[in-house]
Amino acid sequence: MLIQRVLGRLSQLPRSPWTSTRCQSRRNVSSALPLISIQNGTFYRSYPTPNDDEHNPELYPSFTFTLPAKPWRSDDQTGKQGQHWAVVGSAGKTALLEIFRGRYIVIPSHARSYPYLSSDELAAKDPRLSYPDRAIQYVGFGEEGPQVAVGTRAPYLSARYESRREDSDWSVLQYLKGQTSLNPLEEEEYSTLQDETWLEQVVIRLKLEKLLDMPVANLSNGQTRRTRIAKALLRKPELLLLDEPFMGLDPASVRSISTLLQSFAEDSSPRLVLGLRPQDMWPDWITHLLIVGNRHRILFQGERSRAKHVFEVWKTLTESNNRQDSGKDPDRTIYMDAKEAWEGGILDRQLLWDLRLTQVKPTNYNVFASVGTEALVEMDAVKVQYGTKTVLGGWEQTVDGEQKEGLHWRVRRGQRWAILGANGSGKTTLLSLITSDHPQAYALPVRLFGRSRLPEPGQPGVSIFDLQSRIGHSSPEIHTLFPRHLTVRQSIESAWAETFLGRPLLDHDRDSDVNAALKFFKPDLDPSASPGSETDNTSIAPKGPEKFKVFPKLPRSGSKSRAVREPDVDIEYADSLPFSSLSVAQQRLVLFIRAVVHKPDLVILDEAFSGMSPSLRNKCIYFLEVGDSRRRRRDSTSKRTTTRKDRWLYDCTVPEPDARHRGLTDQQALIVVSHVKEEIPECVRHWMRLPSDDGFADPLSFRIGILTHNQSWDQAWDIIWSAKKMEEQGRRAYRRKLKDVPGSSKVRDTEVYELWSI
Ligand SMILES: Nc1ncnc2c1ncn2[C@@H]1O[C@H](COP(=O)(O)OP(=O)(O)OP(=O)(O)O)[C@@H](O)[C@H]1O
Repeated sequence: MLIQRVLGRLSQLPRSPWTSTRCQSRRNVSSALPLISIQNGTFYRSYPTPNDDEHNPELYPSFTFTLPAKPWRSDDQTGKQGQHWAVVGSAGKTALLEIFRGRYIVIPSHARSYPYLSSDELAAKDPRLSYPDRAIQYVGFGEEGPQVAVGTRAPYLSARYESRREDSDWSVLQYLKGQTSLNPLEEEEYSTLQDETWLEQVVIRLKLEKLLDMPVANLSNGQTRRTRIAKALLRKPELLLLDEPFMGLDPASVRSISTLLQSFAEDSSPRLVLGLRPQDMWPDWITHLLIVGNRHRILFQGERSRAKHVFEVWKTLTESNNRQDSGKDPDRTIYMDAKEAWEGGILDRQLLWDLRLTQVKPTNYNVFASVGTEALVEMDAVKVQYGTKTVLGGWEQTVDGEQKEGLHWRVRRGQRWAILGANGSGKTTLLSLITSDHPQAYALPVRLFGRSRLPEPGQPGVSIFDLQSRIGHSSPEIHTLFPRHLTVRQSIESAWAETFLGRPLLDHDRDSDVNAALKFFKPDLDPSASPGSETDNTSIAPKGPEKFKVFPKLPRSGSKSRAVREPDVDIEYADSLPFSSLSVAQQRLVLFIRAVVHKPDLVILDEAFSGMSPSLRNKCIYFLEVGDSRRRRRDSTSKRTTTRKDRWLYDCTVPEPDARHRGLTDQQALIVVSHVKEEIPECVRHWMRLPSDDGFADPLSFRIGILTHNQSWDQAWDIIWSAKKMEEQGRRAYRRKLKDVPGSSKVRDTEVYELWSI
């Protein structure tokens, strides 16, 4: 009833709510007092004592910062610029956002204050807002899996897809209203949400109308994000700190969410401060930046336009003929400050790389799509429905020259696929049919490794354990459910077990494979190998004078099996380090290694690199394509070579004959799902774009295609994500480009379905 009432009211609102709601929600803030004032404050996790330097280091020493309560919108009349701040950094930005909302000890204690929160104006509005805890809300997306945020009932992946509903499967509306307890007396304080008009406005602006009745556990990643932002807005904070709001969102949703956030920020309803990673899209409307360096130090603070200039100076730090200190250089102070930060390890090569300030050599792509051999996955007219709602396969494809309903798809040995699509378009659902987490996988026309899930005359069905051993899988859902108490070694070894906690079947070769991977990623996982940081110590760029040890020679594959592992001090860290103690990026790294270490027939990487720094992601992609081998020669799938100049990589790899991992083989297939083009390895040539029309971003139709050998993902990305560009370019180039693919006359899949080339 409640839902119907809200929906009923929503439907009566004007068709274009944008203008109508915006005026109503704008607040008339007249106070000139700052909202946050930090004057020369130094922060600590716990109260500092003379001897605790190492365990309780100072955070952001002598930090001074003022966040005004107004103006947030630029004023044409006075020429005064509005302020929209973003905190940018790979590590340490969350700590800074926490400091903004009153966490951590500050010395001296009066250094941090919230003058506007104590103003009469605000007391008249709501006296409870004088508490920073109430007035400043934090929503972080980087540290959690998608379901953690709104609570999951699912002890198994499959539960997400079941239509059976438990009492505790709160609907989106219940979640938004805070009615998430079986005991109404225990409901959270916000459940007494009186402002139904604000609820309606928020629901409309975040386009959640159609999701109100859906259990939160069934939401896709992007839908979860919108719901969590809505929930935070409903609490009507004065300031909302949004940490990594764009992570895991498709490019179209990033644009839509950004526009939406801009409108909230400009109305100061609420004011927003974003936490962004250097590699994220920084919205155009962000006017001011705080750039965070290593060891919780601020590298830059001020207007974005000035940051551009400062970045130009930072670029010169890596140039071999360092700037001469002539004394006449107008940028001398910027340069000297940067140099000091560089020498102190606060600014480093990785941050420059992450900020895209170091030169990236253009690559000549020459990667051919594999025609492929035996089909590992076969789908013919697949359609997934919940009641009348079709979430996958609700389209027509040209198959054998005929228009046919549903999804028709083959993944063959040797092929590398990217599955693209807006949030909620069904990517995870599609993968769950392959991994058999989806209950409908049994009934649908899906064949895996040449067999169906259920027995057929003369042929047994493919068992779940068979699938486990033949598929390597990393996904946000696995991340959410993975047991935290396992050590790093046990986590990786579980690749050979039937369940996360099952006993892995190991032998000497498998042991050596794990060891080689642990060595390759030692700088990224071993706490003693790289400087620690609170969220992300994934740096792989050379750090100061540290040299990584030369790895001892490993037995070649095929050597006699022995179940006993030789002691190896280099990788002992993995025997005691628990999964739970790792940063999110490191946990994702461990799950990535787990997905590839046993060299399965099919590797599925569903947002596997999300949360990693660009350099760690690139290292994973190197491992995926090349392995732990120091490659010197070019081959058909990658032009990458490793030279002594790539010190960080050179030190982690071993000469090719000693390598235990040589990258994906022609016998393996790869499926990658990502919303970030850099996360798609260049060896991926086949792609599929799932359709979407959720009213939140531009509608896209179903397309399936292939990149030509000289095309990069950088070139193809925008075309694939734009319905218009694809229609303009795609079909025209189709025939000609397909000829570029060796053996294109024999591309069997074109006989099955039409492949688009762009
Ligand atoms: N049990 C269910 N009942 C109804 N709809 C469901 C159910 N489970 C999932 N859905 C819907 O199916 C659609 C596809 O979800 P899926 O998670 O596969 O999308 P996705 O493309 O992986 O999204 P994202 O990129 O945001 O992770 C979503 O709209 C989701 O809300």
